[in-house]
Amino acid sequence: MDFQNILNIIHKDCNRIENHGKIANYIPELAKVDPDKFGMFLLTNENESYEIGDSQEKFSIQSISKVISLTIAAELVGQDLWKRVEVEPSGTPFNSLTELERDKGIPRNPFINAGAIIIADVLLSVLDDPINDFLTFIRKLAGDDDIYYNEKVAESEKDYGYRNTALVNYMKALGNIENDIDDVLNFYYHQCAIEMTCEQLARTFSIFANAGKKISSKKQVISAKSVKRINAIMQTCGFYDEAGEFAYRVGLPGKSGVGGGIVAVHPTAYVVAVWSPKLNEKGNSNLGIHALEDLTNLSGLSVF
Ligand SMILES: NC(=O)CC[C@H](N)C(=O)O
Repeated sequence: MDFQNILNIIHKDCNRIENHGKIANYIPELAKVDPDKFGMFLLTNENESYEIGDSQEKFSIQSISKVISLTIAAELVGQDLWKRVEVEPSGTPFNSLTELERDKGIPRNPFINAGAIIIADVLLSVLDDPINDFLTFIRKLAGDDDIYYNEKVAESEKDYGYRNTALVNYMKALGNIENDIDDVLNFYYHQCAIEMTCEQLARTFSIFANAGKKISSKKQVISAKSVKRINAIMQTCGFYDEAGEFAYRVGLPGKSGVGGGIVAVHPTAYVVAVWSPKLNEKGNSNLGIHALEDLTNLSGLSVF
């Protein structure tokens, strides 16, 4: 497969179309990013890589971090995790309050904000030094120590995180949060504020394309069974109330973040990360989805 040629075609196509998306500005620090950035990095299971545009520039991974926190929690806690959060798609936006009330404080899935806050609470209870341990785990997956928290982004989100504060308070009131709410939010805002390049993200997520083994070292990091489950949750919940549309247009499990990043995996062939900061009305990268749709159409490689 001539992936480089395909990426070059995608790059040209993405330069041509008019992008009506809007950069996330509810976290003021994110609104400072150049909206026209565009990068993509693809890594095959044969450890061959291809890239275009700003693929080596760091950006805020935001909700993409929720997949990594779930991975750690699932390994450490096992089945009991699912008493506190479900695995059903949400039909509402990622920061919805109404759905949480209907669901009696048990979030629909670990990728909406309420569910990720539950996972953050779990990690706070089971890790010795959550903020450091989380970063160490990501660096290990990426095979790269040049990955850091952006404290300004974490601080900016804390200053304006009214909705997340409402979610965590509501869940605390219903007995589904164990730790102090400020500590839970502080950890959650840090995990979201990690900055990575498209290459680092693709390498981090390579375990999900390769039955739990890192593509570069072939080391087994998590079980193939966990990968099957987490990929299923990415497929059904990775794009909030746009998960169906993403499955229809792209046809890969994946996860987006309001920093404009998307990671998607073909469970037996490749992992791809794309970054374009302007978001559609569902909070997912507008051009990112377009690029991934081109990729699966041109390569013929989706899960469907
Ligand atoms: N969809 C996202 O990337 C949202 C993450 C963001 N940190 C928030 O809590 O709102």
